[in-house]
Amino acid sequence: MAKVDVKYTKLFINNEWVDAVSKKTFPTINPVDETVIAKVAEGDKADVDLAVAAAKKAFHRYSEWRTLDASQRGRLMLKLADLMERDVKYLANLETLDNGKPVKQAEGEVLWSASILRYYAGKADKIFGQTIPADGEVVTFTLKEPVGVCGQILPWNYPIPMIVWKIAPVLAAGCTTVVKPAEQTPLTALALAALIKEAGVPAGVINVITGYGPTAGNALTHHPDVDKIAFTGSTEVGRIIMQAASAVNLKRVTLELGGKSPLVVFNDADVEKAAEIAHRAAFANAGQCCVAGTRTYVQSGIYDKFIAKAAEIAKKRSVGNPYEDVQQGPQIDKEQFDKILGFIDAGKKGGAKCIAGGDRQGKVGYFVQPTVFADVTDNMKIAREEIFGPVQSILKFETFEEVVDRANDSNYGLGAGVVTNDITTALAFVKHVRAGSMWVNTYEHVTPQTPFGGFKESGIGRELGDDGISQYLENKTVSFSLPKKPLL
Ligand SMILES: NC(=O)c1ccc[n+]([C@@H]2O[C@H](COP(=O)([O-])OP(=O)(O)OC[C@H]3O[C@@H](n4cnc5c(N)ncnc54)[C@H](O)[C@@H]3O)[C@@H](O)[C@H]2O)c1
Ligand SMILES: O=CC(=O)C[C@H](O)[C@H](O)CO
Repeated sequence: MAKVDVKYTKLFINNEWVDAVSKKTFPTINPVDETVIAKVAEGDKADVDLAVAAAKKAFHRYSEWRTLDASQRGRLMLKLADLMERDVKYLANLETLDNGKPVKQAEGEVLWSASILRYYAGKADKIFGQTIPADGEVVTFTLKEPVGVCGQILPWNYPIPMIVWKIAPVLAAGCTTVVKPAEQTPLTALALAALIKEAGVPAGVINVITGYGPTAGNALTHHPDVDKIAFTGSTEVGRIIMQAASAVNLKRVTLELGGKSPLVVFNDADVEKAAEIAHRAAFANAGQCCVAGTRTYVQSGIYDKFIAKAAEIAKKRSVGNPYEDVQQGPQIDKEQFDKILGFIDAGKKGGAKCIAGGDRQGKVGYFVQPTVFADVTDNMKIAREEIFGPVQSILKFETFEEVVDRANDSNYGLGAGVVTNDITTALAFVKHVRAGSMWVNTYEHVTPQTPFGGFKESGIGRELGDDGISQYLENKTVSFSLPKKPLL
C-alpha cells in the first residue's frame, strides 16, 4: 500500500483550519482493509452556522470577492487547476486511500477535474446579459448575477470530480459556498481546500464542513442564509433535500441523483465491441456510478453470443489492491458492500442466471467479484433498483418498439446507450428514450463541455457545460425610462 500523509482533518472555515465546536471527530475507513485511516472533525449545525456566516460575509456587495474583476476570478481558478496538477500524485493517492478506486483512475480524475476548472475559468468574464427592445419608452437590459450563498453536498463515488463540478461554477459565477463532502470520503475535499487557499481564493468564499448528512447536511439545507443547494447522491436523500430547501426560504435546488440506465445492443452490432462497451458501462468505478449502464438489453439474434462474451470479459476483470495495476478496487464501505451482496442474492433467488462472479472477493476489505446475470426480466429487483456495485443485468428483447418502451419503464432517466450501425435506429433511439445523457456506440462520454443531469427521478438541473453555470446565476431585468420624443 502506498504511504500517503493525511495532512488535513479539521474543518475549513474562512480559510482557517478549525476543530468542530463540539470537538467531536469521526473515523474515515480504508475500504481495502477496513482500518481507520484518520479521525476527521465532525461538523454539525454550530459549525455550519459559522461557515455560512463566513460565506455570507464573503458575499457582501463590498467584499474582496464581490469587488474582484470577473477575469481575476478566472485567473484564480486557473491557478487552482495548476496546483491540482502539481499535486496530482498526492491527491490521487489520498483519494485511493479514502475511496478505494485504482490510483491510476484517481490520477485521471484529478486531471479531468483540473480541465473542468479551466473550462469554467474561461467563462468567468463571459457571463453576458442581453439588451431587450422592450415595448414602451424604456431602455431595457438584463444582468446575470451570482445566485448567492450556496450549500453543496457531495457523494463518495467521485470525491474530487464531484467537489470540482460544484465549486467551479460557484467561482466562475462569483458565488460563495459551504461544501459538505460525503462522510465516507472527506480527505481529498480537505486537501483541495488547502489548494484553494494557496491559489489565493479570498477567505469565506469556499468553506468545507466534514460530517454526516442528518446533522451537518441537514443544517445546510435548512439554513435561512443559504440561497441555493446543489446535491449529488441518492434519489431518496434528494427528496429530503428538496423538502428542506422549500421549507425555509425556497432555496434554488439542483439534484444529480440515481439511475438505472439502459444500454441497448441491436443485432447488427459487432458482438465483441458491444460487449466491451456494455462492460465498461456497467463496471466503471466498481459500478459506483450514477449513470452506470446496469440494464443491458440485447436483441435476440445475438443474445447467446453476447452473454458468453460478457461473462468472459467479467471473469478477466482484475480486482485487487487499488495501488497496483488493477481495474477494480473495493466498494466504498460495509453498508454498500452488504447491499450489493444482497442484490446478488436476490438476483439468484429471483431466477436470473449468474454467469460470472456472484460473491465477495477475498476475506478482508469490501471487494466484490464482477458479477453478470443473464435471463433477467424487467420485474426483477436487479433490473429495477440502483445497485451501485459491479453487477450487470442482461435482458433479451425482440423489437425496437419493445425495447424503447422497456428502457423507458423506469422512474429514472439519467443516461442511456445504444450500440448499432444503423443510423436511423440510433437516431430514433436517441429521440424516444427519456434520459439526460445519451451515448451511441460509446458510453459515459462526459467532458467539461457536456451538460449532465437527469430526467424524472434522476435529478433536477444540469452540471457541466453552459447549463452548469446557469444554475448559479439569477437573471435581473432592468428598464430605464427614456421617452421616445427628444427632451433635450
Ligand atoms: N447519484 C450518485 O452519484 C450517487 C452517489 C452516491 C450514492 N448514490 C446512491 O445512493 C445510495 C446510498 O449512498 P449514500 O448513502 O452514500 O448516498 P446518500 O445520498 O445517502 O449521501 C450522499 C450525500 O448526502 C448526504 N446526506 C445524507 N442524508 C442527508 C440529509 N438528510 N440531509 C442532507 N444531506 C444528507 C451524505 O452525508 C452525503 O454527503 C447508493 O447506494 C447509490 O444507490 C448515488
Ligand atoms: O455521481 C455522479 C456520477 O457518477 C457521474 C460521474 O461523475 C461521471 O459520469 C464521470 O464519468
